[in-house]
Parts: sequence; C-alpha cells; structure tokens
Amino acid sequence: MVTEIADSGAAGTYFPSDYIAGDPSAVVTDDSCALGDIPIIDFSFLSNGIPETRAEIVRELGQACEEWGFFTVVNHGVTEEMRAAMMDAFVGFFDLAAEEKDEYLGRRVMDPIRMGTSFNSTVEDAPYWRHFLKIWVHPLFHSPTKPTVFREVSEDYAKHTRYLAKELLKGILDSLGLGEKEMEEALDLDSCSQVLVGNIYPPCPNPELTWGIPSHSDPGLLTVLMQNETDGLQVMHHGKWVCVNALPNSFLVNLGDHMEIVSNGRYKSVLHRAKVDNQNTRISIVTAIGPSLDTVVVPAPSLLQRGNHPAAFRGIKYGDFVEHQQSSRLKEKSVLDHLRV
Ligand SMILES: O=C(O)CCC(=O)C(=O)O
Ligand SMILES: [Fe+2]
Repeated sequence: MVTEIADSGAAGTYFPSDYIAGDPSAVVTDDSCALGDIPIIDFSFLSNGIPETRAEIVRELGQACEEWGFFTVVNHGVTEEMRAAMMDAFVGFFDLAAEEKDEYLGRRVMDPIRMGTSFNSTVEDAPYWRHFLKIWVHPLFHSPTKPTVFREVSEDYAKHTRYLAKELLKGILDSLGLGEKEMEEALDLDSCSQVLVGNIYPPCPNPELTWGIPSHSDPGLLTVLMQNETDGLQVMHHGKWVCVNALPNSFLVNLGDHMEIVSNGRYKSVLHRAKVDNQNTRISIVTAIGPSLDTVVVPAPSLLQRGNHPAAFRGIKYGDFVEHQQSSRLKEKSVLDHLRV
C-alpha cells in the first residue's frame, strides 16, 4: 500500500521521523487559507465546433488566465476509467520492491525517467514530504518497464491529456489575439515536450513543519493536474494563498513561466504549493506541456507591436530553462526572474 511509504521509504529514501525543517521558509506559519472561487472551464464548449460557444469559452479562458493563471476544467473527455487506471499504475510503481524501481533513483535532472524524494535533495537542507516519478513522454515516449500495465496506460493518458492541453493552449493564445500561424511559429506545438509526474505525499506526523512541495511556478506553458480525494494544493491569488478543493472528475490547470514569457507578462504563471496531511496519503498526477527543448520562446511579436510595448523577457532555450529550474532549490519564480529585462 502507498500508505506504507512513510515508514518503508519505499521510493528509496527514508523521511526522518523527528522532522525538523532545515529551511525556515518551509514552516507553515500562515495557514489561514481561504477557499477560492476558482474559474471553471467547460471544455466541451471549446471543442464542439460551434464558433459562438467557442468564442465565449475563449473569453472565459482569457479572463481566468488574466485574473488567476489557474482554473478547473470539466467535461474534458478523459474518462474516469482512464484517470483511475493512471492513478493505479503510479501506485503500482511506487509499491514495487526497491530493487525493481531503484534504477530510476537519483538520476540526472534531464534523464527521461527519474525517481526521487523532495524536489532536488542535492541542493536542499531538508527534504520536502514528497516522492515523485517523473517521465518524459513526448516527443519521445518513455515508460518504466514495471508494472507491466504502466506503458500502455501512460501512453494513452499522455495522448489524451496532451490533446486537452493543446486545445486549451490554442484557446488561450486565441484570447490574446494570436493567429494560428504566429502560435505555430512561436511555440511549434506539434513537437511540444510533455512530462508526466506522479507525486505521492505520505501522511506526515508534523504537517506544520514542512511542505509537500513549496511555493513555485512551473517552467512550461500549461500544467494539467489530477489528484486522489485528498486536497492540499494552494494557489496564490492577489497576494493571498487560496486552498483548492478539486471538483470530482475535474482537472486543475495552471499557467507556467513560458506562458508568461510568450504573453509578455499579461498571463502570469501562478505560484502554487502543496500541503501535506497527517492522516491521508495525497497523490497528484501532473502532466506539463512546454515547447520543444530546443525552442527559444520570446514575447509574441504581434503583442509587442499592437501595444507598442517593449519586450519584458529575454528568451532562452527551453531545455536550458528546465535544467536550471530542476537543478536549483525550488523557490518561487527565481528562474523566470533571471529573464526579466
Ligand atoms: O501535488 C500538487 O498538487 C502540486 C504538484 C506540483 O506543483 C508539481 O509537481 O509541480
Ligand atoms: Fe508545480
């Protein structure tokens, strides 16, 4: 069972039972997190081919991106069965005996399959309460060999969530007034990169002393998240942390740093973090879409021309951005901040 992870150190590293946060910013000092009125996007209206309803959803998407950088997606077309199968496959992986999965432990940050504890334990004073398995699934598809169902399930799940994310991205770029040609030139979505991450946050005896994952933004364009029944995600909204209670069978979507770059700062990546629970194991499955690793994303030229705005960001190869983010301590928007002009 995954709940045994805290005791067994099943992902390869033991958590200290007398956990003391080595990073003072890890301590949960402000837990007064309100429940937010998070925008809800009905995906079926974006993809049903009726221009009027699509235009309405594009407007709603634009508003959600401008106001929150975060929204819930319902009627997304990914079946309950597929979601459950993906959840089971990750749990099956974490439940493997150490010798069946430890080959993925402690690999280099850009390796196609990497398992670990915390975020990047080589640069942290104290671990965050999280085990993860991170897999690059597009343009090249990778999968652990065990459990045997993992390959088929993850290929299917990656394909469906990639379609969902790309359609949402097109809607979002549409809301900025970018035409299809400019979108293609800017982001080359056919060769987009996609990672699939399974996060397991075992019950923590002192949830006030650490985070599952601390405040950060994601590097890519768009992140699509599903979770088990245990909430814990918080997002920053107008300077305050908001607790996210996920609707059943929904996806939670957040904008990443490269959306902030391509939109020249109009749609900001959202800071988020995950709390741990002292009773329940939380599982989240994240799939993040970015440009291809060779692409250098810059603010869209038509946005600069239209508003006569100077570019707010320099470009950098996406692969270099991700490598830098994964090799550093996870701290808010520190990597994106380097690119501000
Ligand atoms: O588990 C969560 O809710 C958030 C995970 C996350 O932010 C990430 O993997 O980047
Ligand atoms: Fe994240």
